[in-house]
Amino acid sequence: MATANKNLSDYDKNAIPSAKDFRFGIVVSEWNDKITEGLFRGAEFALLDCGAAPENIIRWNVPGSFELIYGAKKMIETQNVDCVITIGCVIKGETMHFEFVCEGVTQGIKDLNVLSDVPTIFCLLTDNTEQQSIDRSGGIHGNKGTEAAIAAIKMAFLRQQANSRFHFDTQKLLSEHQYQIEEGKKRLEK
Ligand SMILES: Nc1c(NC[C@H](O)[C@H](O)[C@H](O)CO)[nH]c(=O)[nH]c1=O
Ligand SMILES: CC(=O)[C@@H](O)COP(=O)(O)O
Repeated sequence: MATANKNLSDYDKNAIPSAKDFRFGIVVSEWNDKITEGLFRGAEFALLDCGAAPENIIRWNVPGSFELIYGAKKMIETQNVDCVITIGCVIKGETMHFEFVCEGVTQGIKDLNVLSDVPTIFCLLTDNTEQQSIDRSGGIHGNKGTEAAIAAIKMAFLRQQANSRFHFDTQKLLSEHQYQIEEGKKRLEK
């Protein structure tokens, strides 16, 4: 079992960019709220520990994990965030609903990452028992919310670097193109 080999709360601040310049959205499912509150606390603590400003952490609640998709989409559209963390806990019941919710949320969050420029972090517990959820939201295996917060900082930084390099390259290309135009004008004037 992979989680048994890596405590979800372990991180090295020296290997993580500062979060001080980033703005984070966190969308939290109210289903299994004892678990999702624990995940949120783990995420919030890690973001603050890595330098995020409290005012740069925007939290919205949604009814269940399936609504994380729409909540994250609207968070991206309206809150000028650098990264979104979606927090939910799906626990197997008697029917196939578990599989459909888990798959639906997985595909929806994946789609947001494909279609949007803002990364969305997948902090969804998909457990067979409540004890497995307890163990992963601040229990013996650590806190998946902490893991998600570290991923959010790293992805916000990656996005910033990628977009700034793109911006730099674009500006560089435009200035070179402008130089060629000017040189061509000079040749025409001779
Ligand atoms: N059973 C769980 C759910 N089910 C609710 C759905 O997520 C959704 O809110 C509903 O189908 C209405 O669209 N949600 C969880 O987050 N966790 C569960 O264990
Ligand atoms: C994931 C769910 O929706 C599930 O917990 C609901 O329970 P059941 O399958 O017994 O209806």
